[in-house]
Amino acid sequence: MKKRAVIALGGNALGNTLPEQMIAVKGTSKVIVDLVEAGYDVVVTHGNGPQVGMINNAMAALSRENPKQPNTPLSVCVAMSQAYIGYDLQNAIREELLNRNIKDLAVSTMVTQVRVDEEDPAFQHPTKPIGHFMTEEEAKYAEEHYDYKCVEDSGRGWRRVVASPAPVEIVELEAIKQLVGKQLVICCGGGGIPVVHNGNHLSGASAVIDKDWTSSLLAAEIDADVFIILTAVEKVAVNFGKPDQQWLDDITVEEARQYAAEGQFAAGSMLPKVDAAIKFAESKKGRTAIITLLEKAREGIEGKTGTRIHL
Ligand SMILES: Nc1ncnc2c1ncn2[C@@H]1O[C@H](COP(=O)(O)OP(=O)(O)O)[C@@H](O)[C@H]1O
Ligand SMILES: NC(=O)OP(=O)(O)O
Repeated sequence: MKKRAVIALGGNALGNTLPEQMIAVKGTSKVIVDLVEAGYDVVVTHGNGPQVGMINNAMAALSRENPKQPNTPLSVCVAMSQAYIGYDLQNAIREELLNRNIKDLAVSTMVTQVRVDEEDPAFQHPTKPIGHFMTEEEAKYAEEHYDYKCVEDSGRGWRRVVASPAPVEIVELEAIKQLVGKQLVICCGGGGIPVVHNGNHLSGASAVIDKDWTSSLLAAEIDADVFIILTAVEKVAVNFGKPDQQWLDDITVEEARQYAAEGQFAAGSMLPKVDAAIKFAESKKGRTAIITLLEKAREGIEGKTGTRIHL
């Protein structure tokens, strides 16, 4: 049986704007097809922070201009972001497969709902940055006029934050399982469309789920061998950005937990990745999580670089 890899794509795999995304996915698709050539059944997940913010702003502006057009719920904006990002990725991966003469692998995007707990305290404490970066002045204006909550994001500027509850269940899991191994599946985009039970109906929740958390859950549920989080750094570091910074190559779940408890990983960026990696790695012996640079995915899976986390 072929090995199975779940690849979670970070912001640098997609860019921040429509033109940037169109260019970025070309490079990203090369990385993905490299893993197909390395012999893996590949499942792709991705973030949506910049995209869901852009869509939500556009829809809000539309309803401000036309009061007959009610505002679009954030859950619907997540659904729109899955389709838009899936479209660009499908197109670029298909092209890359054909360029390498791989003609028997179909690519599809699964619109994915993810159930969250409506009592999750995260609904009362928005933490997930979405949309574009703002100056402090712009952020204050948005808070006053659009009822946004904004925070300063790791020295990079101000961003709107929304609730980010934990994923409980991937609603389309069975459908995804039926496709894995037969197709290259893109799913759980933007952490999934957040939904809560309403009888047999699933109602959208106003939130954006962390894609690394949902990807970890997916990787465990589909019995992946490897979970790769692709981001903008080649390895995870302790004392990150300090003179005594030290890159981590191979660490156990226990060591990763210890570093996290010491506060080595920034909340909102590296901490959710390490937590998601731990959760996957500890779910079964033999499962490895890797955090590395987008461009180094193949070397990462071959054990040549990246930070590897295992039991
Ligand atoms: N301890 C750490 N080791 C490595 N990178 C870290 C660490 N703490 C924070 N970071 C930052 O986290 C970033 C990755 O988080 P983020 O930009 O949110 O990811 P993505 O958009 O790729 O999902 C890295 O590019 C790096 O700047
Ligand atoms: N949904 C999500 O985690 O998106 P980002 O990775 O872009 O923050």
